[in-house]
Amino acid sequence: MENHERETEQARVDNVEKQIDQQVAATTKAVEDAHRETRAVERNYSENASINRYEVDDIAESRSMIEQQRQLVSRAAESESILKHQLRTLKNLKGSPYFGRIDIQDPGEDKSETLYIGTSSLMNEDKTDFLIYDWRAPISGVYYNGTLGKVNYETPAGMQTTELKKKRQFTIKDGKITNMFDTNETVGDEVLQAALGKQNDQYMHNIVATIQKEQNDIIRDTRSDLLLVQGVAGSGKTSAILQRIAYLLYHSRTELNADQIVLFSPNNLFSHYISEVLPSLGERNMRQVTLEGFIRRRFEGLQVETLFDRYEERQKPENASHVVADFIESESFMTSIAHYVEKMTIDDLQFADIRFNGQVFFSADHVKDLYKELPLTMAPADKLVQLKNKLIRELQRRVKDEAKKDWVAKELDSLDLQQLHNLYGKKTIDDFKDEDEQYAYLSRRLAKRRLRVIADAIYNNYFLDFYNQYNKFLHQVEVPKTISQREWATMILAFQDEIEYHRLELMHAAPLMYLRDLISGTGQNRSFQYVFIDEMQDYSTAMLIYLKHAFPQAKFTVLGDSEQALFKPLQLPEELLNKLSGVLKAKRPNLIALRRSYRSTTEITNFAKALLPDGDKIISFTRHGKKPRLLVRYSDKESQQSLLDETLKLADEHETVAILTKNQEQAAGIYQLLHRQKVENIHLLDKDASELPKGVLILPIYLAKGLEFDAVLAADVSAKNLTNTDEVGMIYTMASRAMHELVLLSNGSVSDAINEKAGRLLTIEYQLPNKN
Ligand SMILES: Nc1ncnc2c1ncn2[C@@H]1O[C@H](COP(=O)(O)OP(=O)(O)OP(=O)(O)O)[C@@H](O)[C@H]1O
Repeated sequence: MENHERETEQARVDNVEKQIDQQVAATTKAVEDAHRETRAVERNYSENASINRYEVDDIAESRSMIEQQRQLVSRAAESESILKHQLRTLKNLKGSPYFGRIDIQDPGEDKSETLYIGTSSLMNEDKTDFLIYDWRAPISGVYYNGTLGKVNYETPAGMQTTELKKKRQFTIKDGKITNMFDTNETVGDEVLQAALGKQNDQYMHNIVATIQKEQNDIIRDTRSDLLLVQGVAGSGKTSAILQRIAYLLYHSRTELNADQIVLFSPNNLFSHYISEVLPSLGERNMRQVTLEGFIRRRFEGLQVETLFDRYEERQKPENASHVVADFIESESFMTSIAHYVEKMTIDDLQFADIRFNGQVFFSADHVKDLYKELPLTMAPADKLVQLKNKLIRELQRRVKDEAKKDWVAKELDSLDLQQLHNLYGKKTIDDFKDEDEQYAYLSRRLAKRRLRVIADAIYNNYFLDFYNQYNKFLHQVEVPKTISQREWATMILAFQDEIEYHRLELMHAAPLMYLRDLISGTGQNRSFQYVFIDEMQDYSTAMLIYLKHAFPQAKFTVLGDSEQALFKPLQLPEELLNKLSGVLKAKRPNLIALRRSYRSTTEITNFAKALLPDGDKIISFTRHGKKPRLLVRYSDKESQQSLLDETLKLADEHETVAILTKNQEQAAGIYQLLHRQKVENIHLLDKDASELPKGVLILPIYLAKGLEFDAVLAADVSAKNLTNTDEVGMIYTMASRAMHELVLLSNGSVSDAINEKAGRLLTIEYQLPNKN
């Protein structure tokens, strides 16, 4: 490109940078002024509010004044927060204000127009011209989607056509153009290469400067109520959905806020890893929850098996068969639950005693009798509301009786002065006629306080025994022929046993929550508009059905890579879409497949794809690096020595090195080994870890899902270690976490999962045991 073009572009960058500086200065001042203003109205408000409370007689008038003041405070706070947001956006632009330029000519116009695209829009000072267009603006779609010539783009007013005459890409660092060229592609590989060649960071970066065409389709899809993204490892699924959230927030500013979006992420480490992407785009983070956290909140007091526990359990040979679990997690099982609840009569309902101080307070039979008094025709959920009302009224009546009991008298005697003072509430001693009246008052108040637990129990439906109800259901559900009666009975016994110990196997979680919600008419949250599920291959069908039930108004975006399914058979994307459309009741489903893998070097991706029977469909991105190495050792000692040597070597060259193992126990063993050898900066991560430090991280593969590291050392890919049938998925997932370098270690003969084709893509080094 001609030099003067570059100079012209640099001059423009300089000008925009100057504008940003000016606007930063002006906005900083405005923020300070606004802050002062907020403080002043707040002060005024609190003074007025307190004066009015004590001195002004005309309460109505004082209330309306306070209300006015309160509104002033909230308006002032809001303007301050808008200004702060503007300031953050301006600061984000500083140094690298834009990354793209398009020249377009609309039909009927005789001159083309030049637009620059960046992470947010910027206007000139007098607000007459856009210096930068936000990457999410309708016209910016042309930059990502269009090749030169006639192009269409969507606007709120419908499809528009224009002619794309030029597309130019920039890399701008610290206000200087370091790279710039014209291209006809979506985004030139050169810029992408530079972005991908960097060392790994503790946080994921936004990819707006280099979004690829298929990723753009995911980001800008506003029509589908179910968007299924099936993408190979490292294809940018996670990146695409985060930019999608930013896009949705921008386009539905008035109807959608970040609190109405929830992302189910695979683990806490992942939540931390992605937490900076939205803020870097000037947006607030959506809500994030792990499946474990979601379930935990719904089963208080019960320890529910986690996905991680389950991975570990399933590695044991005695747990090789999953037919029972597969049935319990199937669509038909959930349908049976719905039918069961529909047909349920009062005699089927399992009531439970509500106890207080070790004694029955409301007996199950009594609750059942109250329930029976309700009209037969009333809907079950309404009946429950009525029943609760009855119980609460009865509770209120019984407070008086309880107040006369010994336990109240005893407790009253033991209260200290402060506690007694609290118990008086607004009253003082002077308010009582005599001591008896005072005592009766305090007893009632105390009894009422203590009996609040009963009110909570009523509110939380503790008078229904859902575990017993589910148990009953298990006894009468029709079981497929592939499961023997004995197997089924063993499972039921195991369920009962676990409940005794306040534990629950993960497979029962979705059916139980569903059963409970359907009977009690609770558990649904209608305020969520979007649900995103990452690593969907880890979710059972039953769980997805439950999530649809729990978020009935939400549109679903579901991401997965069936190749990375640990412990699950592969499924064709189209089959999956069909199945999911039914399960999630989708009317406008859409499937987008991502086949290009960006994360790893060509050498690593080529190896990883060779592991898979249908790996040919994966396209590796051209970014070269070292050939992956396989080190085969035939003794524990040699193997441990190599682990140590390789760790030190990798740690020397890279900022983050992950040693990936099959399970937590192995990770802990390796940590001990390296620790004894005084290797510095090593971190053992478990399922409670929530931060990703730099250095050498040792973790089981299921915790590394969704993450990436500069270098990966797979600790043991021997046949002896990987005995399960799904070892291909495991090695594939391990390999595809590595960005720049991959080393596989095998203690003994190598697992068959590394087939001949994959083997040819490795540098293999054998070392026979040292006889000395
Ligand atoms: N268009 C892009 N521009 C720049 N970097 C990209 C792009 N797409 C993906 N990447 C990078 O590739 C890596 C993998 O992306 P991401 O983690 O989103 O993939 P994924 O499909 O979710 O992977 P996995 O399923 O293996 O966890 C990340 O470092 C991401 O920043």
